[in-house]
Parts: sequence; structure tokens; C-alpha cells
Amino acid sequence: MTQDELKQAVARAAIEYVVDGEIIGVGTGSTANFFIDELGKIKSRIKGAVASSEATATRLRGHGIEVFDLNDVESISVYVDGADEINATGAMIKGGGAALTREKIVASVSGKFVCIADGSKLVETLGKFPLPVEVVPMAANAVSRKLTALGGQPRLRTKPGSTDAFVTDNGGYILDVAGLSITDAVALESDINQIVGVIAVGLFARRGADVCLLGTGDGVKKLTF
Ligand SMILES: O=C(CO)[C@H](O)[C@H](O)COP(=O)(O)O
Repeated sequence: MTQDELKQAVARAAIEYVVDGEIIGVGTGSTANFFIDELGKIKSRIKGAVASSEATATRLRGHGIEVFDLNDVESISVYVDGADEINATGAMIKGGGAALTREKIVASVSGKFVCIADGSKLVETLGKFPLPVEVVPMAANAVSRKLTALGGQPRLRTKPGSTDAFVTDNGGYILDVAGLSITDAVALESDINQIVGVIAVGLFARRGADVCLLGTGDGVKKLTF
């Protein structure tokens, strides 16, 4: 199976977690997009969705799915999203698609986090994928120095084909931090959160996934944490 076929398979499998009549939290990225397309096929079963990015909101609306402002929602039963890396405890690196802050917010108010990923995302130790850190633009260099002191090699994310800084939905910049071998994800998440100027770090450890649907050549494997 191709990587897209694996993503589509886990997206289809995630429909099992949709609670009829409810508002569902929806992540960002190529795997989440397959899930949105599956949601579109059963949109009459749900009340609507809370999106983790403007791109996801646009795709949801394209399927005729109502997108709710999180401030107008009391609770979310299920949040479905991809990951850049996930380990055996359900801790993840996220933010490759630049939506880490809103993803973390929606995940934090959701009852169950269902991660959908192709098998290549399951790793023993987090950190081979550069850790995204969203920062207030004026603090980018100051935060970079602190991340270097933590042992990382931060690089400012730029727009494709440009040297201009990429700007997130929230007006932030992203530092992608290479060179980290993350053995204590909870501690590192806390340490980076403490750095003044950090908006959010793409380490989902304190609030990791509850379930991971992993697409492999042998079919969809379900990991529970
Ligand atoms: O965290 C994310 C976006 O900020 C994505 O979920 C993550 O980057 C995985 O994306 P994809 O499914 O395209 O591999």
C-alpha cells in the first residue's frame, strides 16, 4: 500500500470514534484531510466540528460541515488528528503542518485524542523529526538561544521557496529544533513551555494520544495508551 492508502485506511477507521449528534475536534495535515473527506460522507451524523487550523476549517466547510468556534462549544468528545512522530506511550511530536498551537488547544478540551498515522510515524525515541516551537515573532532569536542551550539546533521556518519567515494562523513564527533525543518528553515540554516568548511547543506529552490507529502493510493496528 502507498503512504496515501495507509493514511486513507486509518482515516476511515477513525470514523468508528465519531459520536452521533456531537461536535468533533479535527486536526490538520494530509492524514487529517483524508479524515475530513470521510467525515463529509457521514456529515448528517454529526452536529459539526471544531477546526485546528484555517486550512482544516476551509476543507470542512467544503464538505458542508458546520465549523464551530471553540468559544461556543462546551465540550468535545473526540479529537482526531495526525502526528509527525508518536512513541509507545502516546507522546507525539506535532506541528509539521504548522497548526500545533490550535491542535494543542482543541486536544486539551477533548475527551479522547485519536491519533491517525501511517506506520512510519511510530518511533522508539522522539526527536528525529525536528521539534516545532511556535514563538512570538519578536522573541524568535531570544528563544532560539534558549533552545540551543537545551541542546537543540533551532531553525526559523520559512515560506516555501522564500527566505521570509512562515507566519502561522496565530501570527507566530515557528522554530524547528533538530538534534534533540527526547527521553523525558513531559519534562522537555514543560521546560520549553517556560521559555518566555514561546506560544506552544509541538510536544504532546502531558496530553498525548489515547488511541493511535496506525496504518501498516498488514492493515490498521490500534494502539491504546
Ligand atoms: O501536527 C500536524 C500539523 O501541525 C500534523 O498532524 C502532522 O504534521 C502530521 O501531518 P501529516 O498527516 O500530513 O503527516
